[in-house]
Amino acid sequence: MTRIVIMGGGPAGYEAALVAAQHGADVTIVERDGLGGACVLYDCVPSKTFIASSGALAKMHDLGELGINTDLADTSIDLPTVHGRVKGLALAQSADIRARVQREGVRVIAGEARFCDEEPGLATHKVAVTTKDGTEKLPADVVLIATGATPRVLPGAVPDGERILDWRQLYELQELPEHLAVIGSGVTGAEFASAYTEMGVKVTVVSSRDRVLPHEDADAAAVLEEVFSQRGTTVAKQARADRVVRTEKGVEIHLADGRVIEASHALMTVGSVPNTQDIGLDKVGIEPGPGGFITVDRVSRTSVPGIYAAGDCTGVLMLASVASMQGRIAMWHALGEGVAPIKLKTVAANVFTHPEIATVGISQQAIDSGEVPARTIMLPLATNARAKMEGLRRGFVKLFCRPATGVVVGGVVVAPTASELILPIALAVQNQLTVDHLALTFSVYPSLSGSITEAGRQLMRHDDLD
Ligand SMILES: Cc1cc2nc3c(=O)[nH]c(=O)nc-3n(C[C@H](O)[C@H](O)[C@H](O)COP(=O)(O)OP(=O)(O)OC[C@H]3O[C@@H](n4cnc5c(N)ncnc54)[C@H](O)[C@@H]3O)c2cc1C
Ligand SMILES: NC(=O)c1ccc[n+]([C@@H]2O[C@H](COP(=O)([O-])OP(=O)(O)OC[C@H]3O[C@@H](n4cnc5c(N)ncnc54)[C@H](O)[C@@H]3O)[C@@H](O)[C@H]2O)c1
Repeated sequence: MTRIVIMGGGPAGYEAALVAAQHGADVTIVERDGLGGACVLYDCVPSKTFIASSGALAKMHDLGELGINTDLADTSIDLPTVHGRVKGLALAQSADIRARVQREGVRVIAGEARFCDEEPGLATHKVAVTTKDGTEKLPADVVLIATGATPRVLPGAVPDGERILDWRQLYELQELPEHLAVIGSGVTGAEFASAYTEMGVKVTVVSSRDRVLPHEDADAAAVLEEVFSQRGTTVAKQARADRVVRTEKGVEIHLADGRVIEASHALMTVGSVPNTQDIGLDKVGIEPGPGGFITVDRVSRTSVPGIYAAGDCTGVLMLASVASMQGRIAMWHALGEGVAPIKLKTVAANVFTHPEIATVGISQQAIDSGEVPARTIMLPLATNARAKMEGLRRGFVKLFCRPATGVVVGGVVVAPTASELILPIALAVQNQLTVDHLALTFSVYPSLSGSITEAGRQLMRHDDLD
C-alpha cells in the first residue's frame, strides 16, 4: 500500500487525501490549525460569509426604483451576529471536512509537519510531526506539500489586531470602523473595500497602481471604481504605503511619495507569502523558487521524486479551486492513474465585489497586446431585458473567440451574480465549443444568461462556405 503523507489540510491537502483514499492508499494529513486550512478558517470562507451580509445591504440601494421603500438610515448592522455567523460557519465547514476525510479512512493528525530525511536523494521520505503530545516520524512513499500561505506583513505596518489589521483579524472588531483605509487593491483589498462600502463604512483604497484590481479586466475594474465613487469610497492611486503609524484617533498611512492618509483603521491586503520556510525543504533538497514558492510542473511534481506540492505554497494561481485540482492531480499521478496536466487557461475565477467580476480563459489584455488573436464582443447588461426589469444598469458580458473557427477562448461577466453566470462560458472554453454552440443554445427569456447566448450570436460569422 502506498504510504502518503500530506502536509497541510486546506483545499489542496484534503481534496488530495480524498482522491488518494479512494484509490486505496494509506493516507495521513498533518494539519496544524484545522481541516479546511486557512481557506475555510480564515480566508475564503469567512470573507465570502461576511460578503453575503454586505450583499444583502447592496441590494437595498436599488429597491426604491422597484417601488419598495426602505430607509437605509434606519437599517442597522448587528456586527457581533455577522461576525458570529462568519466564525460559526467556518468552524462548521471545517468539522464537515474533517468528518468526511475520516469517513474515507484518512488519518488526521493535529500538528506541525516538517521533512526529516537523513539526507537528500533518498527514494522514500520521512516527515516529523510535532503534536502537543510529542514528535512522531512518519515514513512516506509520497509526500504532498500543501502548506498554503500567510498574509504578507510590511515591516512598517505590522498588524496589531486593533487599528492595523490583516484580513484574518477583522472578525474580532466589536464595532464597524469609522473610516477604513484598505492598503492594496488586489482581489482581497477590492472585496473588503466593496463589502465595507456597502456596510456604510467610509473607505479609502490605497492602490499602488493607477486603478483598483490591476490584474483584472480593465473595463470591469472601471465599473467597480464607478460604484465606489457613487458610494463615496475614494481610491488613492499611485499610492504605495511605506508605513502605517498609530495616532491618538486612529492611524496615519505614510505613502512613499510623502502623502499622508488618515483613517480610523488600516486593513493590510498586500498579498501573501508561502508557508515554506520551516518545513525542512533542505532535508530533501528542494530549493524554493522566487518569493519562497515551490516550483512544480503541471502534474504538481517538485524537483524531487516522490514529493509533490499543490496550492498556495506553489504560487501557481492562488485560488481554492486550483489548489484542489493541483492536489487531486498530484495523487492521480503519484498513484499511476491517467492524468491530464492542469490547464490554467480554463480556470474560472470571481471577484466577490458588488457587482461581482467573473473571468475565464484569455484576457482582454492578452488580446489587445496582440499576444492572442481573437474576435471580441462586449454587451452592456443595460441592453438585457431582465437586467432592465431588475433595475440593473451596470455590468456587461464579454466573449472572446478564435478569429477563424469561432472557438470560445475566454470571457468576462460583471453582474451581481457573475460567479454563477460565468459557467456557460467556462464550459465552452473547457470543451472548445464555438460561438455557434452558445448562439444556438436556448437561454431562458428573460434572463441575464440571455446576454451570453446573444454575445455568441453577435460573434457568429456567415459566409458562403458555412
Ligand atoms: C481573503 C481571501 C479570500 C479568498 N477568497 C477566495 C475565493 O473566494 N475563491 C477562491 O477560489 N479562492 C479564494 N482565496 C484563495 C484561497 O483561500 C487559497 O487559494 C486556498 O486557501 C489555497 O489552499 P491551500 O490548500 O493551498 O492552502 P491553505 O488553505 O492555506 O491551507 C494550508 C494549511 O496548511 C497548514 N500548514 C502550514 N504549514 C504546516 C505544517 N508545517 N504542518 C501542518 N500544517 C501546516 C496551514 O496552517 C493551513 O491550515 C482567498 C484568499 C484570501 C486571502
Ligand atoms: N475571490 C477570490 O477568488 C479571491 C479573493 C481574495 C484573494 N484571492 C487570491 O489570492 C491571491 C492574492 O490576492 P491578494 O489581493 O491578497 O494579493 P495580491 O498580491 O494580488 O495584491 C496585493 C496588492 O497590494 C499591492 N501592494 C503591495 N504592497 C503595497 C504597498 N506597500 N502599498 C500599496 N499597495 C501595495 C500590490 O501591488 C498588489 O496589487 C490572488 O491570486 C487572488 O486571486 C482570490
